[in-house]
This record gives sequence, structure tokens and C-alpha cells, in this order.
Amino acid sequence: MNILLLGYGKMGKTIEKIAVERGHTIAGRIDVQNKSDMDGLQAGDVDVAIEFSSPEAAFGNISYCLKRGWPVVSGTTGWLEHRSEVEALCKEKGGAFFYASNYSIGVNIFFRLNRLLAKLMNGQHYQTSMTEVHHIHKLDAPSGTAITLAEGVIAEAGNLSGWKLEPDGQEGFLPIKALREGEVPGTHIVRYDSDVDTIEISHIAHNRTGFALGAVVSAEWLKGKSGVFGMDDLLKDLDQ
Ligand SMILES: NC(=O)C1=CN([C@@H]2O[C@H](COP(=O)(O)OP(=O)(O)OC[C@H]3O[C@@H](n4cnc5c(N)ncnc54)[C@H](OP(=O)(O)O)[C@@H]3O)[C@@H](O)[C@H]2O)C=CC1
Ligand SMILES: O=C(O)C1=N[C@H](C(=O)O)C[C@H](O)C1
Repeated sequence: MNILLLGYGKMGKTIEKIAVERGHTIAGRIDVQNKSDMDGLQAGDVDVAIEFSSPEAAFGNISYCLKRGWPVVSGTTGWLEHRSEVEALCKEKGGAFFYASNYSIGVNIFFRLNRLLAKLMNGQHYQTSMTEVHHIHKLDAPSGTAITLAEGVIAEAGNLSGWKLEPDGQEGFLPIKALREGEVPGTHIVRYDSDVDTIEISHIAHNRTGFALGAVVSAEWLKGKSGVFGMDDLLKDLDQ
């Protein structure tokens, strides 16, 4: 496939390495400086765009791809207030859009474990809290992954009205602590505390390879499809 890399930072470069190893070619590497290069690409030059840019840029980038008729896989976090607009545009154009807050298979297993544990803990006397740790360059907080985990807990818990980023805690809301330390690729912890014990589950990424491989596999899977998709759609197919 010809893959357009929209965003050529830490993730764009890791995705390029894996895409080339899997036999794909790179149709373009776009960052802030050379955005206008996209206008010079013809429809047939791009089989799929993989978009890992910034919270401010994602909505414009994804919309541009859908208008050009390019299927797009996005992993950018911190822009989801525009998600319904993107999904509507995708449907209007008959295009293809794939989104995940986290493309690693390990994290997607962790999402399922998180929901299962939250279900078991429903009605038990524990205080639930979450912590995410990322590198100091990260622009958004809490992480997209932490928001997905929080949504999973809230859906199963029954007694939580939403989540709040610490220190703005509020009774009845799941507190999320976002720490920024060195070059940490991504750590997520969900914790249940009582007077007598603590139950904790965590996912610790050792590098960005899992995220990047998941994005490339998603791009391969998306080719030839139209609609709005996420990791559950991909994993359902892979499980069979
Ligand atoms: N879903 C997932 O599995 C994962 C998601 N992410 C998310 O992906 C995003 C990118 O992460 P990361 O690669 O670490 O970030 P980086 O800051 O390393 O890279 C971002 C890249 O996007 C470019 N960019 C910024 N604005 C635009 C624009 N308007 N058009 C095109 N390119 C632009 C930057 O260009 P320049 O350098 O010129 O500023 C840079 O090359 C983040 O939102 C992060 O949270 C990260 C890992 C996994
Ligand atoms: O910015 C990052 O680095 C990461 N962002 C994603 C997120 O916000 O959840 C995924 C991963 O944790 C790395």
C-alpha cells in the first residue's frame, strides 16, 4: 500500500519503520512545515493516510483526507470534541475512518480487563482512581487511553457521574492523575482502595512499537472498506 504519514514526529517515524518492514511504500511525510505538499498528491498516490499529529491539527487533517477520498487511520488524542463532525463527514463522503485512542493490542486487552474488573467491583466498598504517566512532551491530559479506561469504569460502576482530572476532584467522579516524567512512552494504572486492601491493574508500554504496529495493521485492514471503525471491529475480525 501507499501510506501517507500525516504527522512525522515520534509516532510518524515509528510507523514508517514498521510500514516499510511490512512491504508498504510511503506516499508522503507531512508535518507543519510542508503541509501544502498534500495538495500536490493525486487521488491514486495514497491508499491510506495514517494521522498522528497534534490535538489542534487532527480535525483539519482528517477532514482534508476524507474530502480527498483517502481512507484515514487516526491515533491523535485530545480532539474528540469534533468526533461526531468527522463521522458525519465520513458518511457523507462514503469514506473510511478508523480511530483508536490506543492501537496497542496489549492496551486493548487491558481495556477488556478493566471493564471486567469494574463490573466485579460494582457494589463493593472501594474508592476507584486512575493514574497515567507520559513523557514531558505530551500536549493533552488526561491521555486518550485514560479517558477510554475511565469511560469503561464509569459504564460498569453505576455510582460514578464522570471523571475529573486531579486536583479538581469531586465526589461521585472518578479522579484521574496525569503525571509527566522524562520520556515515559505510556503507563496506565486503575486502582481500587479500601481500608483493608488495594487492587491495582496496570499497563506499561516499553516503547512505541506496539502503538505503531497496531496502526499499520489497522490501515491494512481498512483498505477497501467504507464506514467508521475502531479496534473492536478489527479485533473481532482477527479473533475469527
Ligand atoms: N492512539 C495511539 O495509539 C497513540 C496516540 N498517540 C498520539 O499521537 C499524537 C502524536 O504523537 P507523537 O508522534 O508522539 O507527537 P510528536 O509531537 O512527536 O509528533 C507530532 C507530529 O505532528 C506534526 N504536526 C503538528 N501539527 C501538524 C499539522 N497541522 N499538520 C501535519 N502535521 C502536524 C508535528 O510537526 P512539527 O514537528 O513540525 O511540529 C510532528 O511531526 C498525539 O496526539 C499522541 O497522544 C501517540 C502514541 C500512540
Ligand atoms: O502521547 C503519547 O505518547 C501517547 N498518547 C496516547 C494517549 O493519549 O493515550 C497513547 C499512548 O498512551 C501514548
